[in-house]
Amino acid sequence: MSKEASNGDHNSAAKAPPTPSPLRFSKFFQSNMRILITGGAGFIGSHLVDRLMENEKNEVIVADNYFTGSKDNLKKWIGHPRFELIRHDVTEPLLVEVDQIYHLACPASPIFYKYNPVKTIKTNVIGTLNMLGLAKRVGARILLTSTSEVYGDPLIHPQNESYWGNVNPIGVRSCYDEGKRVAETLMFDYHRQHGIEIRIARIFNTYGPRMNIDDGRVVSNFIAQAIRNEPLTVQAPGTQTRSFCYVSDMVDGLIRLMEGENTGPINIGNPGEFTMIELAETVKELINPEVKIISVENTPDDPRQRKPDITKAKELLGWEPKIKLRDGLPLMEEDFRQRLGVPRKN
Ligand SMILES: NC(=O)c1ccc[n+]([C@@H]2O[C@H](COP(=O)([O-])OP(=O)(O)OC[C@H]3O[C@@H](n4cnc5c(N)ncnc54)[C@H](O)[C@@H]3O)[C@@H](O)[C@H]2O)c1
Ligand SMILES: O=c1ccn([C@@H]2O[C@H](COP(=O)(O)OP(=O)(O)O[C@H]3OC[C@@H](O)[C@H](O)[C@H]3O)[C@@H](O)[C@H]2O)c(=O)[nH]1
Repeated sequence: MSKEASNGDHNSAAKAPPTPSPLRFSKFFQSNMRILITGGAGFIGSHLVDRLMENEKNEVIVADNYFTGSKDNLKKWIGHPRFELIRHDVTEPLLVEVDQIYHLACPASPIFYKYNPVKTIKTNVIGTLNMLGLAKRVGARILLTSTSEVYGDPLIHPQNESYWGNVNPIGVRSCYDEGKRVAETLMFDYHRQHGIEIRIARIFNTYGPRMNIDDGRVVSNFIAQAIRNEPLTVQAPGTQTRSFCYVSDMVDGLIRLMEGENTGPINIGNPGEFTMIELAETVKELINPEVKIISVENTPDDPRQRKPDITKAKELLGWEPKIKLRDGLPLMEEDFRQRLGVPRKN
């Protein structure tokens, strides 16, 4: 039987997980951990690759369709004997022999996930089914990167994992938030029905170097705008809040969750909460005191507040974020300046 504990009132696995590869128990081979990262060419995925490749026992395989990701994010690993990059869409089955699966593949920025909503749902539902099927066949442990968006426009604050959320099932964001909710359901059904070892992270807004410059999310928008001396576009009313986690903290949390004994879901995010006006003012102060801040129209169903309760992450994973927003923003500025070719004026 799996020793893993579920989180809260979920039923633990009734069945033992499928048998892992004999290689894991071989006395004669270096029993490397083979790790698949779907969406590994994206923002969080490529930082996760960097961290996992630091361990010489890990072999890393990335499967990505490059919709929002890029080979450029992985260029330092291409050609490395422990690294493999596959152009693959997770809506199609994938046959690889692996011990762990970090399943990240899914566009994360609202402008990209709304661009082709049917494809976003297919990625979340069929993509997750395919990865669970793979986990079942090879006996791999699988981690899903779910999202704070499963809480929708939350009616409790801060959000803890036992909150079921307030999601519009027919809105323009539903392809993503309902898609992730179904993905979580599939994870738990495979766990209960087939004994698959699962892990679910509910990620809150994450930022850092390598975000697409035209990604459309708020931190990357404000930093690019400040560097280009364009007005910072605060979407009305500007009093809506978010909590921003630096990417190295996020990767640390994801690895702890994968290596630990709890299925989750577990919130991983930074509880520091800011209104979008406060974020714009902080970016202005740190990056370009001359820049203007303007109010622009918002999009439908924008959640009004968001802040993680990370009690479970602290207790069960021994994890909490280390990097404050004021320290993380300049690290991201450096990367954006280099890519935009705009050095800082002294
Ligand atoms: N960054 C955040 O604030 C945040 C918050 C909550 C959850 N998440 C989740 O974390 C994961 C990574 O997010 P990110 O910020 O790195 O986004 P990202 O857009 O940079 O990365 C997503 C990656 O998935 C790939 N992809 C998309 N659809 C695919 C498909 N059908 N098949 C194969 N690959 C596909 C993209 O090309 C990209 O490389 C996503 O699952 C996202 O939902 C992110
Ligand atoms: O230029 C901008 C962009 C965005 N915003 C505002 O900033 C806030 C955050 O918007 P973002 O697009 O960065 O991200 P959201 O919080 O809406 O969604 C994100 O949250 C959780 C993840 O799963 C996803 O990565 C993403 O969907 C929203 O209130 C939005 O209205 C601006 O004020 N100006």
